[in-house]
Amino acid sequence: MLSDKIIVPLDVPTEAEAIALLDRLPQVSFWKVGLELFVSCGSGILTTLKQRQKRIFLDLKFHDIPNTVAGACRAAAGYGVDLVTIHATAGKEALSLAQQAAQEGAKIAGVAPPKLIAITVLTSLSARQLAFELKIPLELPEYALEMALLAREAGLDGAVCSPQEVEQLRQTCGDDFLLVCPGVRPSWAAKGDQTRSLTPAQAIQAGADYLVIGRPITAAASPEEAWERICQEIAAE
Ligand SMILES: O=c1ccn([C@@H]2O[C@H](COP(=O)(O)O)[C@@H](O)[C@H]2O)c(=O)[nH]1
Repeated sequence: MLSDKIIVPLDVPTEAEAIALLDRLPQVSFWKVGLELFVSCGSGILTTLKQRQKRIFLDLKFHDIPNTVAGACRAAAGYGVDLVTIHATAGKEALSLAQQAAQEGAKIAGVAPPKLIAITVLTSLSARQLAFELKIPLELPEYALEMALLAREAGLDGAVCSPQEVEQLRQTCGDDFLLVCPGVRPSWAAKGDQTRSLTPAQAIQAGADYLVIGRPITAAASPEEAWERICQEIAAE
């Protein structure tokens, strides 16, 4: 089902608000737990999601020295989640050790290992910021591709990229490399802090495996209607 390709982030500050969203949108099969909720409430929400047989994207975007990210990925894998993120800019050694540690953590916990995916370039960053604030001398699409290739060389399962880069990453990294796209915006939704967006239908056509769509659904007057509208728009293409 195309709707299973949509991951909805639980970007709320309390467990009660997260559970209210789960109750309101039982049709959503894949949820994302990110920094705000995990730092506020801890891992209890992961248990709740598993009890409801939901798939889980644990998006904590690890970025540290190799030994530390490996330890974090070992622990994250133990929760039995489906996807875990690390920044590609942690470097090849960190990525490779993190991947090994995720496999070990899952084995120790007796759960299936998560797919470890690397953040290439945050979807909020513009080409201008990359060049003038971060002083990256490559064009943004080229840099995103280099980060994805680094992740692939290190043995990771995939990458997080904006929908505007996904076609090129798909062509170069192949069909087996998982590509997850946040920064997706229906034509009728506000972009907010996302600078490199496409619509859900465009992102899927360009080769995304999964779309992360948050505020257009969760901040809508009717999240149910927003979800339905997005599903219809994807199906119509
Ligand atoms: O490059 C990235 C990586 C992660 N995210 C996360 O996705 C969602 C997007 O939410 P919206 O409300 O649809 O903007 C959010 O949880 C981010 O932490 C991202 O946007 N870009």
